[in-house]
Amino acid sequence: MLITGATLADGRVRDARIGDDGRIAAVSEGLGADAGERVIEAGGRHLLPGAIDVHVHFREPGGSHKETWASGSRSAAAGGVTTVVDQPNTSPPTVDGAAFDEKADLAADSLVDYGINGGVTPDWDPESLFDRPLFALGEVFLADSTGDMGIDADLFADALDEAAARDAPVTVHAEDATLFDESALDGDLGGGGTAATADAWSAYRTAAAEVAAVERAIATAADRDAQVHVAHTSTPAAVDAVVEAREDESTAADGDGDEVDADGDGADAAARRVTCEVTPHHLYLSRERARSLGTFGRMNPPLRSESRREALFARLAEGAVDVVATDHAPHTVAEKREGLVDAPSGVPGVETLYPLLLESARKGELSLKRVRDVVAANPAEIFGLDRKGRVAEGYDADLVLVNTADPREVEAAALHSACAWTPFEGLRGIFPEVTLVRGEVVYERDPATGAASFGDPVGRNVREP
Ligand SMILES: NC(=O)N[C@@H](CC(=O)O)C(=O)O
Ligand SMILES: [Zn+2]
Ligand SMILES: [Zn+2]
Repeated sequence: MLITGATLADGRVRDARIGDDGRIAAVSEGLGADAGERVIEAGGRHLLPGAIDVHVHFREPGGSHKETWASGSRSAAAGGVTTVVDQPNTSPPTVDGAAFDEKADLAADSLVDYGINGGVTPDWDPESLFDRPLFALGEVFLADSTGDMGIDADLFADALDEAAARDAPVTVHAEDATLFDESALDGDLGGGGTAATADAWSAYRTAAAEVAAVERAIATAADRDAQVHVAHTSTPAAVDAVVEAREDESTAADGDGDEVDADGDGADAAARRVTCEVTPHHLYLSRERARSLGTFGRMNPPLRSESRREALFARLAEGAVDVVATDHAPHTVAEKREGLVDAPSGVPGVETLYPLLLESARKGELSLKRVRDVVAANPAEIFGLDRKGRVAEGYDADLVLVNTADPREVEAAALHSACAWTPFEGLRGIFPEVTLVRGEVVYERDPATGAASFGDPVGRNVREP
């Protein structure tokens, strides 16, 4: 296949050839079509690396009424996400080899490439788990969230030891439940759909609880020389804690302190031992903005104040945030309508990740290169996906074509998650027209009619050779 006249994230206009092996064979000017080759004329459109969403909950096994590998991966493909990493709080939880195998069988339905993370509970089995093609350990829950997999400090330290011994990264859900403010849940919260309920959850799971847990996770990992990736950091102070730890480490490692290049799109290995991820909901929603969401705005960690949201966004724009990943956590509308205490935590987001960020780029709030780095190049580098995350010769042809001048309203009815709602309704996003996974078209949308079609489930485990 030949893609002609596409604009890359850095503004260069190039042709791209995809080989029969599903890799990018060339990115160059003036490539002519071979006889019989499919040609996509991409003039006026951007060619970007498919996003690598290192934090999704596709709910199988055990929760297929919320999402399946088929529905979740369609949602991913339609949003330009070409690799997803599934988290272990399924039923059964992915804490041993047998549970891994059960999930791996289901993941064969995936349209996009995937990784499967392993979780930690008191009865986890590291031997059989690490015997499988595991993506990473995590998310390791330092407090209960959906699935009630919160663990204590000793078990967390053991888990870091097991991971460090095998050079596996560890993704951490960092909140300290001893610092939650129980009094915020007292009194009349007025049922599930009101402003008071959304706000109460934010008041309950305090910012201080996150910052303390992030600091403890970083310190425990540093003691053991483990690689730690902090999931869904929701406060600017938590991002700052990660940045400081990284600066300490890389100064210790090479002493010259200039490990990040001017562009921010390359960093040495020492600088990637402690990393952080931010979600679209913490970047685009806040306590003030989400009042009408009620329990649909309940997630862990919760939404923060508008001023913290702005500060978090500023850190993304300036390069302090390593990764934007979605924590795509679908629950049904009926489940989310239960009262504040009973409604499950979590919001969907895999389909709106790239669109929301691309709209920010269109508006000049972020550079397109920053967007590319936080959704593709950085996650690939942090998690050691050598063939993914870049539009360059030799890389997997995981690609997205978008018209970056064509924003549209986010509408739940047009999205593909089985949960059938979005917290981003009414915001604007720039949605892909074509998504390729290793050269196969998995999603195509006619920009004129809006008609969408999906390809076959070609997804593979990215840890398998
Ligand atoms: N973020 C959430 O509020 N929920 C997630 C679990 C998690 O990531 O903590 C879920 O699986 O529902
Ligand atoms: Zn979490
Ligand atoms: Zn999660």
